[in-house]
Amino acid sequence: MAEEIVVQLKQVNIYQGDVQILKGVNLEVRRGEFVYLVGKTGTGKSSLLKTLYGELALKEGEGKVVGHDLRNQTWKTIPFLRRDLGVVFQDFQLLTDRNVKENLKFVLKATGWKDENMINAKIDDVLEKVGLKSKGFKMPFEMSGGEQQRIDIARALLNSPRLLLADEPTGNLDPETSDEIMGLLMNLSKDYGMAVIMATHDYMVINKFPARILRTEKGKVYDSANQYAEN
Ligand SMILES: Nc1ncnc2c1ncn2[C@@H]1O[C@H](COP(=O)(O)OP(=O)(O)OP(=O)(O)O)[C@@H](O)[C@H]1O
Repeated sequence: MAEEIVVQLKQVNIYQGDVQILKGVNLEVRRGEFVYLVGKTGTGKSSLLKTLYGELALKEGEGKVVGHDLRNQTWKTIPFLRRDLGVVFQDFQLLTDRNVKENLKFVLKATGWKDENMINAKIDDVLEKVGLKSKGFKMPFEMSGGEQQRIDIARALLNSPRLLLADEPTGNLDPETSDEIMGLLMNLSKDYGMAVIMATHDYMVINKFPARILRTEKGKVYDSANQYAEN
């Protein structure tokens, strides 16, 4: 299969308000690549992820994410970008008043799915991918933290994204459960050619599941793929 670039940033400067957070970011991530994003707190990891999913507007430089140009995104076009991405956070984003299947159905309906048979088949498919096919009727509060994180990942998979952005997905989990989640993310990336960019502070995880590392420091992004050469 031809290598496919799912993230391409060229000379991107990232701001929070008027404050420049990252400068001259150049980055390419390909289909199926697993990439960690590390760096001290406040050095811009979340700001970089937010730029990739359109939460922070791209003001300077060029950026393309899963075929969408990051420049000139508006509230009308951002939903189309978001539909082609999966996003997972540290805090589970499940609705607490409905069961797992209803949570997943809610997302599909909100993104335009109408056919009930297709909806049910898709829900079974993503639950199977995260190893929780039998838990569709559970309420979120009946599930462990690890199971809730798996459901959150299932939710991110609903629109078959080519890129998953994960902001500290193991941050609230014990070491054994975070290993399980890491194994799942790595396998999903390999089996379905999904690129993953995962922000983490957890060096135990990185040592156990080695992969390319981006590091934010003093306004720059350093890339292990470039032996930490200046971008
Ligand atoms: N909404 C915001 N408005 C203004 N400044 C912000 C906002 N969000 C973040 N910042 C600032 O931008 C800088 C980078 O923050 P960011 O959240 O990207 O860092 P981070 O590396 O993800 O940190 P952490 O590891 O703590 O999550 C920090 O100085 C932060 O205070």
